[in-house]
Amino acid sequence: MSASLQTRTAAPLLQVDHLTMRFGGLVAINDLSFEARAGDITALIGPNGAGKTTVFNCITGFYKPTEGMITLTHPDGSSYLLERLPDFRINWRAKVARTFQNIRLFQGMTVLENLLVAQHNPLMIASGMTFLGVLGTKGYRESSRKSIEKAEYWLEKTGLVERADDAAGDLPYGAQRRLEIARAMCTDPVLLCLDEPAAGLNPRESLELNTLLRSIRKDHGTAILLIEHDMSVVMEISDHVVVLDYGTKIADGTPEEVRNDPRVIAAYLGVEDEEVEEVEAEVEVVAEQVEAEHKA
Ligand SMILES: Nc1ncnc2c1ncn2[C@@H]1O[C@H](COP(=O)(O)OP(=O)(O)OP(=O)(O)O)[C@@H](O)[C@H]1O
Repeated sequence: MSASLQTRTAAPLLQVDHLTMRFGGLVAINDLSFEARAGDITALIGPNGAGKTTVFNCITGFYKPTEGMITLTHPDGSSYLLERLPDFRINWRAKVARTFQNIRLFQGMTVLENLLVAQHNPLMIASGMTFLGVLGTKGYRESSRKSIEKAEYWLEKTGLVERADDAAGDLPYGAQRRLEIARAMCTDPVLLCLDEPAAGLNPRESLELNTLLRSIRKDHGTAILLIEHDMSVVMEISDHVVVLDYGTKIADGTPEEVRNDPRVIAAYLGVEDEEVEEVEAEVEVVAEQVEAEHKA
């Protein structure tokens, strides 16, 4: 049994309650509720335009939801209502970090600088927000040393030590994706939101990504919320999958449960409601055939 399944009875880290997001007449998210648990990898999947990125934008403060509550409860019991916080506090206080569908690194800065900039907040606090503090205090020097150690740690974890002094924009695509994750992890998040981290990766890079995400879950206990179209990644590493279609939740369960759900299959195949029963019957027939083959 995975560590995450053992903690399934614990309180959820992230609780999304009746979330609705409208853009004028368009309902991008419709009364969505789901949970993400500490130490779990939760995948948010669905066809194009289903509302996945909009959910991320509501959780991370880029959008203020039209209705609903998003509660983040840290392991120490402190609780944050994310829909009421400005985005910088969601990152800095509530400890939620994210990456984007389109890579958003500081392309002209080196790889190391990208990781140090991410730790700007603790450094400024250590300086007492003064120039003298930056120049001389012991606290600032200590904090600065810790920032460099943390950057070194994530450079190693993501296989980027050799490229530390290169401009981020010069890295191959897969390495830039890893750097984005390293940069997010340098902010010590309790919840890491990844928007299509496997997009554009080759199969070897995709496997490396799986290893990295598993290690983040295991070694740091960071909960991961993942939008992903690559089903091999979703099925391989997720503990829990939430499926959206046209802004509405159509399935919520283990990867095995959602994989065989006729509504999910129908949504991905793009069939009409009345055809769902047909798909359901086909899924049952295939399942019976597989079972018969296993028995034979
Ligand atoms: N700022 C916005 N203004 C108006 N409509 C928006 C805005 N953001 C998203 N939408 C609409 O909301 C719907 C959901 O979009 P969203 O990007 O969340 O889907 P998605 O599931 O992430 O899609 P994809 O897999 O293609 O990235 C779409 O119809 C989109 O056009």
